[in-house]
Amino acid sequence: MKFFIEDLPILFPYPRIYPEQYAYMCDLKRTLDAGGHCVLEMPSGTGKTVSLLSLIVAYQQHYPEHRKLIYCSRTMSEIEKALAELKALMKYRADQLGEVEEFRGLGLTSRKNLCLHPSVKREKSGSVVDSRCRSLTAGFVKEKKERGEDVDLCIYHDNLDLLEPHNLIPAGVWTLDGMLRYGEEQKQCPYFTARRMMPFCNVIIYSYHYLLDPKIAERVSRELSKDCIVVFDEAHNIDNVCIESLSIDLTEDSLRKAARGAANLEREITQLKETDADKLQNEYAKLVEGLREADEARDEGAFMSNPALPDDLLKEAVPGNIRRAEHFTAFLKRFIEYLKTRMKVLHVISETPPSFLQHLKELTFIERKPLRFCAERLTSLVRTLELTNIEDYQPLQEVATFATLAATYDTGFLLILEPFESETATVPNPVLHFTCLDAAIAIKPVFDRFSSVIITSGTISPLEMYPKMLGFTTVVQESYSMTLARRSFLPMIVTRGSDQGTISSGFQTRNDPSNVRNYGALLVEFSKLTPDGIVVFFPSYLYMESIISMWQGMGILDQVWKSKLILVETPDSQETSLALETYRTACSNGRGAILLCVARGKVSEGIDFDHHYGRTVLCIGVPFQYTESRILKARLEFLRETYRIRENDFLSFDAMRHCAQCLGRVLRGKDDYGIMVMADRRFAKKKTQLPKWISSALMEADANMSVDQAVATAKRFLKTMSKPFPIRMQEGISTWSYGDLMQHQEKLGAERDREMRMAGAYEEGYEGVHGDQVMQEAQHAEDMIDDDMDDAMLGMDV
Ligand SMILES: Nc1ncnc2c1ncn2[C@@H]1O[C@H](COP(=O)(O)OP(=O)(O)OP(=O)(O)O)[C@@H](O)[C@H]1O
Ligand code: SF4
Repeated sequence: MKFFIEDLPILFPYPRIYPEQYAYMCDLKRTLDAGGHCVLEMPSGTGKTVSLLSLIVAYQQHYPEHRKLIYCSRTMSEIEKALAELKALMKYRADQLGEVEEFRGLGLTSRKNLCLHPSVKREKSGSVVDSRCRSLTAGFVKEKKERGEDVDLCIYHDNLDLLEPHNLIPAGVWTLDGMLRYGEEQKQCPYFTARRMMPFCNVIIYSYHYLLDPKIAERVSRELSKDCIVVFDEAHNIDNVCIESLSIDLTEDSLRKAARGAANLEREITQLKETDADKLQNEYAKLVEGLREADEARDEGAFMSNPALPDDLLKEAVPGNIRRAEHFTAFLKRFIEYLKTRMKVLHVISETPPSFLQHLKELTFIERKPLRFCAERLTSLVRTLELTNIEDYQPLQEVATFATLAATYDTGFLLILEPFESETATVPNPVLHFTCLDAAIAIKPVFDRFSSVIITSGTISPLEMYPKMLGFTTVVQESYSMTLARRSFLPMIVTRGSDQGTISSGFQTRNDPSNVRNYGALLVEFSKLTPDGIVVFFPSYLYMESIISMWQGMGILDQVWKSKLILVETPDSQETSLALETYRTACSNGRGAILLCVARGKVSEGIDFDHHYGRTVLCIGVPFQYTESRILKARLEFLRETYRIRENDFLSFDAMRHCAQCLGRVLRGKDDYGIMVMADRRFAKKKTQLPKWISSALMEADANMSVDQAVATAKRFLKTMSKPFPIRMQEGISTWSYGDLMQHQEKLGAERDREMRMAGAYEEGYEGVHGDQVMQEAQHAEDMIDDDMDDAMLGMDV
């Protein structure tokens, strides 16, 4: 379909468009025109990705600026899906335009996913793949080879150097799979092909971390220009990604490994002194010039990077006491020893970075300034020593990053030392959490640098929470409802059992037998009435385990078993994928199945249960976070004091966004249907926090039901759904043909004209009366005042 939004010609790769897609695209254009940021919530399964891509690609191709699109998503499968949609879109554009546009779209993911080297790709851990890759590709290894030494190189990497640097792969859109195939054919590395081609791409699709984790962003995304359009898709968890990227946990074991790493470094330094002391001397000279200079020699595969050093600091000379390699390792060792002694404390400590630094200085005389340079200084040293077994130095890198962060930020971070794993544990197992409390820190460079950042998801309500938490302003903030020709999903809140006893996963009542039995009855009834698949979400693994064992004792699982197979999500991802596979098979062959899983788990975030794979989703309890966690408590306090977000508001916002994610799993398109049950009395008060597309479909009568009422309503709903519903019934309502769209635009245009005419008439009228009528009115007002005065005077005793 081809249409215009204002002056912009759009090519949309489907013959019909959904009304919400059109509204979404209009708002996107408005944001890009204004050069600002936006938060957009689009119902799940209504083609958000294709709307985004169609509008932005049209924008790129139409306007002379050709702004690059950086599209960030969460998982590899989502990246692959977006690349496939982009490929289909570009094919459609070529068919319509009669020519293939000069266009490049690439995806980037970790080496682990893109490596082709026969032995490296077999490694299971990502950091081992990174490290082994570096040992085969680093500049110094190549130099050794040139000198005739016997070292291994990666042929897939070497072959890239034989190609034109700006044309490593033909133009077009390449899915990750396509890149792997092309790489295998041409014997070239897909990972480095994508990395090196980034400056020449119109669209880059990669994971959030490449922009949000300063350790990676600095390396991968440094050269992206200011006018890039940045999209964070599935952004409902973006604050957590920001926080995780700057938080570090240190344990006794990791400190031991870090100390071993420092000792190894010392040994390497001594060896290098004997064989090639000039290298160390050169490094020293460069560090006097500042880190930026030392940094120039960085190759694209370098493993460590400075977490978040301000630019001006990079130009400064590295402090004298860590400039010499052996001084630096001694410095690191002293710091690690200090951390080890702190770990010996047997009570919980919670302190700010300045207080930590103060204590550190008193005991060890270590100053703040050299600490700030630690991470970068370590990178420089590792490069000088030409180390290849990088994964061995990972714990040391963590300590260095921790040192840099603690010495850089006074606020927004907290150190929490927990000596015991749980309240009841007696054997110490200390963890030092260096926790970031302020999500805005990691994302600030993105907002500062790029003119348009689009935050979007299917569940991002309440919209105003994100600008507040992440510290940015928006030009558009919008939540769209789902246009439907018939009510194809049924949200319900169940607050009571059939015995009228309230149900809740609240801490005090969650294990009451009557509560558990009522939840069990709900599951039994829905397993009987739902065709094919049911997905059940619990607030936590702990609660899921306890309720399952109680159900087992009550004979509830035996009843469920009669209608459906029961499968369970576990923290082990391989077990879970096996359970998922079996679940899908059972749904497809008609046996039907129930998948018991947890909100915030893998299933709730990334797995779609479209059509028969998910006809009912049950949320057993409100998925609140574990509020006794010290880290969470600290973050809540920070949010209250810094952003004026109250604890309860944040907790319930967080619980409801996860609940909405779970509910959205079963509705994956306009031709899909499903039942969404929120089973907890507390949902009745929280319904306003659901995304607009769910809350507007929740009828008042369905917002406070007992189990048997819910069962009756669900049966009625399923009966309606079983009636045939020809696609043409949706036309003009939930899908628009070109004609419908034109009608809509005309109507909008007419409305706008009328508004403008009215505004014009008002202005004209205002101009017209200005001369005499306004003067008359002013005169009249003055007269009134005079009259009042006269009246007042009259009333006075003169
Ligand atoms: N106008 C349309 N007509 C027909 N199919 C469409 C249309 N728009 C999108 N689709 C298809 O609907 C499916 C759902 O789209 P998509 O997965 O992009 O939705 P989404 O809103 O991004 O979902 P999510 O909740 O995963 O973000 C896709 O297969 C897409 O190709
Ligand atoms: S260069 Fe590419 S193919 Fe070679 S080891 Fe590294 S990631 Fe693997």
